[in-house]
Amino acid sequence: MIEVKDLTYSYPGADRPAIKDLNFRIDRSEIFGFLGPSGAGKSTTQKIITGILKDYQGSVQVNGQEIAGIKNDFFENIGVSFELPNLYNRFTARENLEFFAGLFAKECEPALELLELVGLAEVADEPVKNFSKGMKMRLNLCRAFLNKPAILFLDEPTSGLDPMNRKNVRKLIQEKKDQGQTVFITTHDMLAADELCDRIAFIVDGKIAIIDSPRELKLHHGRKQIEIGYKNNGNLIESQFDLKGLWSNQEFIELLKEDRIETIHSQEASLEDVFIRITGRELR
Ligand SMILES: Nc1ncnc2c1ncn2[C@@H]1O[C@H](COP(=O)(O)OP(=O)(O)OP(=O)(O)O)[C@@H](O)[C@H]1O
Repeated sequence: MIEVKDLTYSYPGADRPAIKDLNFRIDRSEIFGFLGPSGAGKSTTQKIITGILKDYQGSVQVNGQEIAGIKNDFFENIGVSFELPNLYNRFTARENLEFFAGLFAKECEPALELLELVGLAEVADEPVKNFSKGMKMRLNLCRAFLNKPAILFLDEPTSGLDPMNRKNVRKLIQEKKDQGQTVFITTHDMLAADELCDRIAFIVDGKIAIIDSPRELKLHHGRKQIEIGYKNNGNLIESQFDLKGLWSNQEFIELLKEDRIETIHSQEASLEDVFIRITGRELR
């Protein structure tokens, strides 16, 4: 669906490329995440794949078509939400969506139905200038969904949202995948990347460090241990045991038999741990 080969891009006048020799592919109905700290090159990559930045080196093909040669109909089938909402402040939420819907040749989703999905139906007729950052982000997401696109490009879709809306947005993105849409997400929200993405690319300083599923990343780079909590003479003790050979670990078996264990947690790494381990860098 999306095939990127040896992609390099330098902003005019920059002394080094913003992204260098990127290689990855994204399959149909896949949620693919670009996870990296600020300035890593996430937005630049997204802008190239969506046809905004040209003059790149290498190859970027969407459905077999090189992005440098795209025609206007390409934009009929993609939905893009930028990190900084691009909306008309004097228009209401509904007017914004109706205005953007008018730019497409195809039939779009009804504005009010989209606003309902993101919890903005009640403020559909309020001017956007009165909206908080989180409300603008949610309206921006509606804009990306508007033309029922085959591919969604979402830049930091959960940024600035409270936990409830963050959860709802994750659910909406998952639903889009279930309906067959392909989703390219750039984020430094690890929970969103972990929960949503089928595969994740770690990107630092314009280069991809690794691409794999969140599960594989955590399993291969985490500790294969469990941590148990149990009471001993009224005191809470926390102990770690290796998963390997756990079935024959006498100390663990005794605790099980005595029915003293209160909590058991597996100790796989978080994506943040894995990111730091692989790239030597923090995500923020
Ligand atoms: N318009 C521009 N002109 C010149 N350099 C730019 C421009 N936009 C981005 N850059 C530089 O390109 C590099 C990659 O930036 P990019 O915005 O792609 O990173 P990012 O990973 O999306 O960061 P963030 O998470 O902060 O959005 C950075 O060094 C940045 O300073």
